[in-house]
Amino acid sequence: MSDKAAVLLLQMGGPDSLDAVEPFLLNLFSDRDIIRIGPAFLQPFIARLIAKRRSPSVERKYEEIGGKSPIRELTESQARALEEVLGDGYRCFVAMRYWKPSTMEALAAIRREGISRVIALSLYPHYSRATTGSSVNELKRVLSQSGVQFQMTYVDRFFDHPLYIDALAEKVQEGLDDFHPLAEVQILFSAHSLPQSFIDEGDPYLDHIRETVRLVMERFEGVTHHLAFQSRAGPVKWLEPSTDEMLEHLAAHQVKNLLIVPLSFVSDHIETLHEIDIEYAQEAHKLGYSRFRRSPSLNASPTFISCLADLVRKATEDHG
Ligand SMILES: C=CC1=C(C)c2cc3[nH]c(cc4nc(cc5[nH]c(cc1n2)c(C)c5CCC(=O)O)C(CCC(=O)O)=C4C)c(C)c3C=C
Ligand SMILES: [Fe+2]
Ligand SMILES: [Fe+2]
Repeated sequence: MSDKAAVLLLQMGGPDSLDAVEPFLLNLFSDRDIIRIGPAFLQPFIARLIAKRRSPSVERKYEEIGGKSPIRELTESQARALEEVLGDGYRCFVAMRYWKPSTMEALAAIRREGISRVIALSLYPHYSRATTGSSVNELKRVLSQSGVQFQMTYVDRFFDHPLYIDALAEKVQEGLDDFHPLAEVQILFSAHSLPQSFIDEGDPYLDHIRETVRLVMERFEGVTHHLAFQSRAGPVKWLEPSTDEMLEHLAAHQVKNLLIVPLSFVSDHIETLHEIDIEYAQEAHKLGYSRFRRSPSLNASPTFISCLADLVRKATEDHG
């Protein structure tokens, strides 16, 4: 047995080729933690239909950002950077909820190294049943099926961690530096949307998002900011306002310089590289903005990696 601890980074995952888009969507739409379509026994069939119908348009988007999601490489580079900062006592692994490497593959790799202590660290800063909740449920299912006893610790949120706020603020500053020093710039935080019903049932996601925005904006007093929600994916009531409505609203109020700050993800993926950088940028141009920029994603930002290291160390002290 190894005396090292494993850090298991939980993330959504994304298709690693155009052929993977449909099976990736099938995995996502089959998950009742993220979406409930009809009674449970019918969901696998409906999920298959939706995945088939949605995949051509989603494939075109992935084609335009290089033929796949970069989320695996980016998450693995976060894992390597974290391992470096944590030093000898830890090994880092990645488990993707809807694509590869799967939770089962990740646990098998941990087992091969003879490690028995695992810190499961969700890479979603804001807790939601749809994201972290789903990844943790999957992990618990796989653990109970595997029959192997790991000593588990869970870190399921870090929306208000001072180093996370520092890391985001650095990226916001980088984004602001891309405007003329005298330009009047407003900030639009864009979080991933969630059906309103999750919030009504007590999901803390929206409160967490608002707290992150408040803490970041303490560092940018005097700058006007807004919050909106992107990437709706179905015909129910989603959080409002949507990012595209907000773009129109601000343009109508003569805002000319806008910095959009993606929240909810800690790395680039289809929603930064396509939805913001291509779709919203085109829309902003049409709406008459003079300058529309996105702040860079955290990816392997050293400040962000030090936030993850702090979370891991604290989890180890608490349970070690
Ligand atoms: C089906 C409903 C969906 C809910 C609810 C939802 C919530 C949610 N998702 C993220 C983060 C990501 N979502 C990504 C892709 C994606 N999400 C949905 C659906 C829901 N998400 C779909 C169908 C897809 C696939 C793309 C598409 O068809 O539009 C990704 C990107 C993966 C990648 O490309 O690398 C991320 C990340 C959060 C944070 C969230 C709720 C809080
Ligand atoms: Fe999503
Ligand atoms: Fe999405």
